Amino acid sequence: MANKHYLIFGAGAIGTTVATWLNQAQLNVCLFDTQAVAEHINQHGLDIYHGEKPNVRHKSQVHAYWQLADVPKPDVIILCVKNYSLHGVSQLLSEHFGKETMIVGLQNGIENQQVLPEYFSKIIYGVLCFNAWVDGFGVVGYQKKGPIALGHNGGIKTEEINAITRDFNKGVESIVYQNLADTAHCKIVINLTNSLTTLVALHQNDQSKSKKFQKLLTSMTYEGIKVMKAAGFKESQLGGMPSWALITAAGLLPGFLTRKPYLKNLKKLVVSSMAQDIILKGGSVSELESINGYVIDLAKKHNVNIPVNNAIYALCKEAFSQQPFKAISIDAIWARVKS
Ligand SMILES: NC(=O)C1=CN([C@@H]2O[C@H](COP(=O)(O)OP(=O)(O)OC[C@H]3O[C@@H](n4cnc5c(N)ncnc54)[C@H](OP(=O)(O)O)[C@@H]3O)[C@@H](O)[C@H]2O)C=CC1
Ligand SMILES: CC(C)(CO)C(=O)C(=O)O
Repeated sequence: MANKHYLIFGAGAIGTTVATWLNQAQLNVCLFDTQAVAEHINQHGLDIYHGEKPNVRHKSQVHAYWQLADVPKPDVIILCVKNYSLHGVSQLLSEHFGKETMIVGLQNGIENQQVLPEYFSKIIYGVLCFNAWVDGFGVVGYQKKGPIALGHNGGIKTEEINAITRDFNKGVESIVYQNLADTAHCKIVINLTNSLTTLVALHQNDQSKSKKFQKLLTSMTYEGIKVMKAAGFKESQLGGMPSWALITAAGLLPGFLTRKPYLKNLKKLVVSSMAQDIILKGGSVSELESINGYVIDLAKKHNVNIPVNNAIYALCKEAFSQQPFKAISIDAIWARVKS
C-alpha cells in the first residue's frame, strides 16, 4: 500500500524523534498523547536537537490527537510507550482500530513480545540503538539518529516488513534483523546499565573519573552477556553499541586497559529512559522489572552468578520507591555491592 498512514502513539522521547524524522521524509504521520501534550504540539510544533548541537533545532509540524475518536484509521500504529503502559494502551487501540491493525512496538526488553500478541495479530518489533530525552512538551534531544533494528516472530509477510522498513529508512536508518531474539537480548545487556546510571543520576553527576563506577558498569554488562550466552543467545551487532568482545575485555581486564573505549561509550549514555521516569518525571514506575528483573530470572534459570546486577537491582528497588528520589553516591553503591 502506497502512502501509509502512521499513528505514533506516545509523544515522549522516542515518539517525538521518530515522528520528526518520518515527517521530514514526507511520510504521513500523526501523534497521540494526553491532551496537554497534544495541544502544545499542535500550537508549537515539534522541536528536536542533536545533544552535541543543541542550537541546531529540527522543527516540524505533526498533528497530535488526544481522543481516539478523532484519529483517522491508521494503516500502522507505532507504539512509543513504556512496557508498563502497554496493556492499557493496547486494549484501547485494539478495541478501537481492531486486532488486525499493523503494530510496530518500539520498547526495550522483551515484555512487549509477551503483551502485544494478546491484543494484536500483526506485530513488528523494533530495537532502538540511540538515546533520546524529553526537555518539555514536544521538545526532545537525541544522542544520535538511529539506527532501528526491525524484526518479527511470525504473522508478518516479508513484503510487509520490507515496506515498513523502506518507509522508516527514508527518515532514519532502519534494518531488518533476522534474529529478533538475539537482537533484543543484546540490547537488554546494554540496558542493564540504565539502573546504575539512574542511581547515581549520571546526567547530573559526572562519573568519568570514577574507577568504581567503571568497574560496576562494566561488570554489569559482562555479567549480562554471560547470562545471554548461557541462555543460548548470540551476539547481534547493534549500531554504535559496544561489542561482546569489548564488554568481555572490559569485564576481565584491568580498567586502565579498556578505559579509552569505555569513556567513548560512557559519553553515549546521556539520560537513560529509566532516569527520565525516576528523576525527570519524578515517578516510581520504571522498566526495572522488564530489564534487570528479567535478566535476574534468566540468570537463576541458567545458574549464572551475577552479584553486581543482583545488588544494583536491590538498591534500585529501594531507591526508586523513595519520594522524592535521591541519587546515591558511587562510594555508597560500591560499599553496598561489596557487602
Ligand atoms: N528514551 C530512550 O533513550 C530510549 C527508549 N527506549 C524505549 O522506548 C520505549 C519508549 O520510551 P520513551 O520514549 O523514552 O518513553 P516516554 O515515557 O518518554 O514516552 C511515552 C509517552 O507516551 C505517553 N503515554 C503513555 N500512555 C499513554 C496513554 N494511555 N495515553 C496517552 N499518552 C500516553 C506518555 O505520557 P506520560 O508521560 O504522561 O505517561 C509519554 O509522553 C520504552 O520501552 C523505552 O525503554 C529505547 C531506547 C532508547
Ligand atoms: C539509550 C539507552 C541504550 C541507554 O541504556 C536506552 O536504551 C535507554 O535509555 O533506555
